[in-house]
Amino acid sequence: MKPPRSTTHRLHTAEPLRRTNFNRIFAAVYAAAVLLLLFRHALAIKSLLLSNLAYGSRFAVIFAMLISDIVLIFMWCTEQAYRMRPIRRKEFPENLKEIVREDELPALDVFICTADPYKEPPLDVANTALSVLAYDYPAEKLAVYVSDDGGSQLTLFAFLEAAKFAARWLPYCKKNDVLDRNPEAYFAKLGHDSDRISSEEIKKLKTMYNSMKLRIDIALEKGEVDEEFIKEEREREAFAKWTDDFTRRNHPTVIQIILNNAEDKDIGGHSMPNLIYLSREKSKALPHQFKAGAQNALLRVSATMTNAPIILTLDCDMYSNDPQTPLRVLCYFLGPDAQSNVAYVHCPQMFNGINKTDIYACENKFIFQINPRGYDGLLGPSYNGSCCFIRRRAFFGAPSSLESLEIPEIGPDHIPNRPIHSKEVLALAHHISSCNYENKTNWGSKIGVRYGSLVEDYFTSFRMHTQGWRTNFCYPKRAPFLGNAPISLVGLLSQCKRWCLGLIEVGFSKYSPIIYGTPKLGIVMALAYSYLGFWCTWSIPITIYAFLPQLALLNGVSIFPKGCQFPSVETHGYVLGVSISSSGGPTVTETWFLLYLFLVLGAYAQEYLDFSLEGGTFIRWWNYQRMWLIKGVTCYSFALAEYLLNCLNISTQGFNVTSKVLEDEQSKRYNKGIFEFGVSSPMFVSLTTAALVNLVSFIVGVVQVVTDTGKFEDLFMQIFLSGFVTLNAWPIYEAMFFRSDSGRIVTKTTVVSALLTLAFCKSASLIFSH
Ligand SMILES: O=c1ccn([C@@H]2O[C@H](COP(=O)(O)OP(=O)(O)O[C@H]3O[C@H](CO)[C@@H](O)[C@H](O)[C@H]3O)[C@@H](O)[C@H]2O)c(=O)[nH]1
Ligand SMILES: [Mn+2]
Repeated sequence: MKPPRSTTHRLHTAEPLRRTNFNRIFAAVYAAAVLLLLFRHALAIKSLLLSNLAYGSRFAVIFAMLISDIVLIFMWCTEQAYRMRPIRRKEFPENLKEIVREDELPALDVFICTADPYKEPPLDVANTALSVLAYDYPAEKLAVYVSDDGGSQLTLFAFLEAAKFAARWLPYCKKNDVLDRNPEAYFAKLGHDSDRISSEEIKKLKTMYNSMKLRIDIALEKGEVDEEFIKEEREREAFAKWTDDFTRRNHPTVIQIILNNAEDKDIGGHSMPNLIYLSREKSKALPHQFKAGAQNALLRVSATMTNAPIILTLDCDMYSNDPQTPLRVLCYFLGPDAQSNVAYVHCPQMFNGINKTDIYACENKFIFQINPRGYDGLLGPSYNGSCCFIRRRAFFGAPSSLESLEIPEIGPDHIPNRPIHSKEVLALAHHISSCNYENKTNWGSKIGVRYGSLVEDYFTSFRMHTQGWRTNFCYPKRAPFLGNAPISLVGLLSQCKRWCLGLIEVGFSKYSPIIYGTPKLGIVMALAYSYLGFWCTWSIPITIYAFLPQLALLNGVSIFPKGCQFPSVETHGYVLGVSISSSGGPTVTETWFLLYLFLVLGAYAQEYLDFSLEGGTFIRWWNYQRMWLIKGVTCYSFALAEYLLNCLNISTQGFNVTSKVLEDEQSKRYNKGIFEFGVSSPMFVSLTTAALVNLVSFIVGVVQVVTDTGKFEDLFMQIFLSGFVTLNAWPIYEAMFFRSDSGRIVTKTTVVSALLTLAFCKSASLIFSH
């Protein structure tokens, strides 16, 4: 007898990670240690109050250390949310065909955003589109929409070229079951495989690809599209929109149907998916809400044309690495186990082009790979803006209540029944992408991608979760998408600063994850959202720990419990630096030392465990923790400061698009694992100052204990700390003093930070002498 269909044809499963129980027990033990730490702080405050020094430097030190430990404890609590119920899901796309016929598959709209042809090379954007146009998915159900916030004819030109190439590329990929459907990635992998390169078909394709690349490059260099490249009348009409007064900040809407499924065929006579270019209207006088605004325009325009129930959002710096991904993801949207309240299925953002040791930790393993598993066992991962398959309906209100819309044709239930290039459709599409269309509507507040934060993705998913939506994480063996991470230090830090600023905007808004989130999501999920929301507060403990103990050390002031005794001192029974007192147990100060040891090693070790179980190497983890320290004194701090200035209306930051281009020399250095500074940035000043203060205090500390061995025990932890930072900061000293290439730290930065270091040391000696 045949077993019931639903059990044999499971489309997905979920199982808890094996380390869950360990995580929970460890969290309990660690929590006890945290309480002890607070007790120690209480004791310190008590003894201070009993003494008469309440307002001296000791007060400042005790207070600062208390604040930093409170923030550390808070961040530790939020992080535990990811460790309480991590799960691993599995999909069985091979079972899908047992459940739905191909003609029953839902339509899929893909949104690709780009914003600047000089930071986001049009060829790469076009390759992103090619990689998804070539999905193993029925062409009549697939539409790719490109939003160009750069309003650039160069980008449009690249797409027109890509569409021509697609007519060959798509059938080639499908016939040969190609996995890498981004042509650039495909040809790069082909490399020097002489057998395959000599195949006539590949030769032809490659020549065609190269000549397309050349034309796009020529246009990019000239800054405009040459007449000779414009072959068809409708292309000429499109480019005619770039009149003299057309600028990226001020221009009318441009919509170009580049491929029309109903008409365009590939060289094998099969129809091709739709490909539509949109550059929404811009006016200098009106806010355009950056990527969030672009996505909302895409939501409306696509609704009038294809209105697919599932939308894939992709940044132009990511591309499909697996043509089967849509089918895999549908395992969550279709079949007997599908839940109608799943808003989206998120795939991890993964990157290529990262150097072997990932010196800048730009892989962001915790954010994109590890933490989402933790979220997934709760209500589901937060949205990272790209590589995400979203149910269109989720943009239009809670699962059970649909928000009303100003025009029914843009709602999720509307069935488009006119040809996409019909006059009516195009007229409506132009109307709804005008820059004041959203005035007095619910777009950005209750509908669509939400406005009000520089991290529209995080904010939008938070709002969706609080409305009752759930989300899933889909992380198969083969990366579904690959992309570029910023691989220049300043680029990475600026990106991180933008994220932090956006996150803290939500953290302290009326939608704060803790206050607004807890009643709606439960405390654990609210904590998970808070980790990111308050991400930049890491800066408080990191900055304090990067300066205060070191400045105290310079003055021979001890601020931590006693540590090891100096080895030359004659005592017996030292185990791991802990002296055994005559009664046999550790003494009180040494117990506190053990507590610190446990707290620090415990946190580091658990983090390393999570990292390595997700496939990370030791050296990558080392670099990750280094970047955490670096970010602490740079982007986290600057974001927090900027947020405070914003609150006082002093400064406002926009969405600075990260550059995806790198000079040759820079690339070479990056691939060798050499840090890239080169430009001057205020963030580099704080970074180099921290590095110098630690170096100086480490040297002075060592000199102090060598000359007076009795001090070793008192100052051990501070010497260890500054030594640890000095070790981490090695590439910074190199870039300041030993390098002559153009990626070194500019002299101005070195001089300023040396002066600042001097000033800090001088003021510290004044303060600590009181
Ligand atoms: O005014 C703008 C600015 C940006 N973008 C696009 O937004 C995407 C992300 O920009 P990028 O400079 O690459 O920023 P990242 O920091 O790398 O982006 C991360 O962070 C963003 C904000 O949280 C998310 O939207 C992204 O999906 C996520 O990858 C790119 O495709 C841009 O073209 C626009 O369309 N319009
Ligand atoms: Mn990006």
